[in-house]
Amino acid sequence: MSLQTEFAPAKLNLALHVTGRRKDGYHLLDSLVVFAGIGDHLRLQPGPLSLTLDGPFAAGLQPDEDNLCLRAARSMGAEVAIGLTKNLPVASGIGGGSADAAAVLRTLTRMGYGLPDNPERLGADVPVCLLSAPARMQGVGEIVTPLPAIPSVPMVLVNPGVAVPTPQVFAAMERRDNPPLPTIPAFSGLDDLVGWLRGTRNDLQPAACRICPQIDQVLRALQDSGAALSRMSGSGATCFGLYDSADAARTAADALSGRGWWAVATELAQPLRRR
Ligand SMILES: C[C@](O)(CO)[C@H](O)COP(=O)(O)OP(=O)(O)OC[C@H]1O[C@@H](n2ccc(N)nc2=O)[C@H](O)[C@@H]1O
Ligand SMILES: Nc1ncnc2c1ncn2[C@@H]1O[C@H](COP(=O)(O)OP(=O)(O)OP(=O)(O)O)[C@@H](O)[C@H]1O
Repeated sequence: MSLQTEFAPAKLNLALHVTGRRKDGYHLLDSLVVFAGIGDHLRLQPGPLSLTLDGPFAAGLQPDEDNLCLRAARSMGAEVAIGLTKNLPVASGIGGGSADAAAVLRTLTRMGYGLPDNPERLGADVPVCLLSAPARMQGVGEIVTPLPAIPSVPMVLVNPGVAVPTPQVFAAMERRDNPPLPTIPAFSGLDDLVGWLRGTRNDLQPAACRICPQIDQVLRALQDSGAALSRMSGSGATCFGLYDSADAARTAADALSGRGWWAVATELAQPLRRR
């Protein structure tokens, strides 16, 4: 089979409630997850298992055996040469590693390797990233319920350039028994989406802000740039802002890049497509 390409879109937790903790220490989550128009790019072709990296954030990763792309391929017993263009900042709350692993698994299924068993073992976000479409994520990440399409809302992603380790953020939480998400309706546009989101939270945000005070600065800057809503994704440090026009999002991203942060204008809930 010839070269296969796959897009690994950034994952965004528009809302993330932490509702409990299992005996093994993993936390119970209730999250509205969507995907962005920006992401990593994967190339796979038959050959001895290998990984080559390029792209703006390649330097933050080693092509070693722990890389989630290689772990995903090994979990399927696949012999493939993988090329990864790393466009997403590493350890930044937008699921980069999980998105890459899921993209490898999707491609291997297309190449005839069958369906993966227990993909959550590779990472809590891998099941939802396999879908890469709007979903409610529950359990520790293994329960994924697809949702109706969400209108494509202009969005800016901002990362202050500080890697925030996910376990440290969970450990720094003050409350682990928060209420679940309210019922998720079908959204018709920015206004009703933002209205619903205002009744929700990212329960990891206060802990992440204590560990990485730059997150507060990013959230304030997004709000000042005209975002209808700004919030942190996952365990941080990447934050998103939602805007009423693509022009407003582009202007905000330009201004925020000027502060030395990674800032990109994109859009929310694009259907998964290869590019
Ligand atoms: C916070 C989220 O980004 C929300 O989407 C994800 O749940 C994290 O997903 P991930 O990065 O794929 O996480 P994993 O690599 O599976 O786990 C990293 C660490 O986060 C903590 N962790 C993760 C998921 C979960 N439900 N409870 C946890 O307590 C554990 O300490 C775990 O060792
Ligand atoms: N292909 C990969 N891309 C990114 N990180 C990877 C990859 N493979 C292994 N890792 C490791 O996984 C860890 C988490 O990286 P990742 O970018 O997935 O975090 P994250 O964006 O915080 O994820 P999440 O939103 O799922 O918590 C990093 O410490 C990184 O070294």
